Amino acid sequence: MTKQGVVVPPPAEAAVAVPPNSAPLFPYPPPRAAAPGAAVRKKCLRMGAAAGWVESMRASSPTHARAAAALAAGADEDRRAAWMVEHPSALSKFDQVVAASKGKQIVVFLDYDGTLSPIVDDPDAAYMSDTMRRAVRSVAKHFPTAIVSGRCRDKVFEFVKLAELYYAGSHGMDIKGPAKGSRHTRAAKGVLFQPASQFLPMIEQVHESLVEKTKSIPGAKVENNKFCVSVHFRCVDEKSWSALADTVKSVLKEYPKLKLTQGRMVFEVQPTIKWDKGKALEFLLESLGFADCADVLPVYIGDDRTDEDAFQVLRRRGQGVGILVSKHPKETSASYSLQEPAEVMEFLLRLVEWERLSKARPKW
Ligand SMILES: O=P(O)(O)OC[C@H]1O[C@H](O[C@H]2O[C@H](CO)[C@@H](O)[C@H](O)[C@H]2O)[C@H](O)[C@@H](O)[C@@H]1O
Repeated sequence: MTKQGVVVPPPAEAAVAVPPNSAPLFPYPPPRAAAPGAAVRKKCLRMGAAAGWVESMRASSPTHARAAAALAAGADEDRRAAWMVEHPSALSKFDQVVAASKGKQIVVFLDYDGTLSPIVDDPDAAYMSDTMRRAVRSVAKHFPTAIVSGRCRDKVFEFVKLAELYYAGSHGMDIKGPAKGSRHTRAAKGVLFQPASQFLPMIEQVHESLVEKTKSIPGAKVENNKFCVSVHFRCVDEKSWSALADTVKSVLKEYPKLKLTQGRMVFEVQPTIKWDKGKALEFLLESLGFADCADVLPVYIGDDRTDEDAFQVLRRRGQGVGILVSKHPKETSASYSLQEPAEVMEFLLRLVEWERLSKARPKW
């Protein structure tokens, strides 16, 4: 097997649009693979599955009163302990994680917001620290590394500023290889894949319409992510959430080829193509020369619902390590957890150190 990547054609179904209106508005929770022994997680999510869309907006708010009440009652502690048994810390189980990589090439996939940078009120100010940047740079020296983000690719590059990485922006719908070339691959230059390019004019239109229609709702912020649009409600008063959701839904009625999902206090408007972060992960593995290979270990770290598509791909392939970044129990297909970006950085640095030492170790 070669690690010298050759850009491969996308999987056949990549650009196939699903029938208009086939995706319900506010599909919450999003469809996911049932993870084994998920009784605790099912319990955690039962409320979300049964609730309406405003309830699902509340559920994405960490300060929601119900969470505080549950914590006060100690219920949260028990739930967290049970959840940690199923999703142990990737730091405390570091040896187990790297043992899985024996004889395999590790490929690292990193979400941006909430994974490399802390969540902040202003999406334009979600900077990553210089120490995190140094950690990611070190990782990329040792392993092929990709950023997989809901943001538009240019914007996430402006934050990360590392030319040696792969970038998959717009939830994986805009993939580009390292600008400079990489020691891990020759598939280095130019845009590799944009499966939703025909949606660009529609996204422009819906962006304009959402900006116009939501401007009377204080705190609402609409972000153009090139192949998708984010409508943020983090700074919107809870009393206006219902009005905001109604507004977004009514705009989307005019666009049956777009679907609406929900992230961390944000609505995500995306084309209804069969493409997501999981497909992007598979595409990147193929591009790097690891299609249908047993000797690769993808490590995917992310915090958001959209990252679940990638975790599910890893579960389906029976290959790789999915790590959810979360302080709280959440329904997830990831195997391990880390609490916050600071722990992500610690994990990345340990990975680099482990690789450095294992190269230095005599092979006998
Ligand atoms: O896939 P990601 O890299 O995690 O991107 C998902 C969305 O992240 C950003 O929004 C989130 O982070 C903001 C800054 O911390 C926060 O204010 C917001 O509430 C979060 O939802 C980004 O602004 C979106 O465009 C991305 O889709």
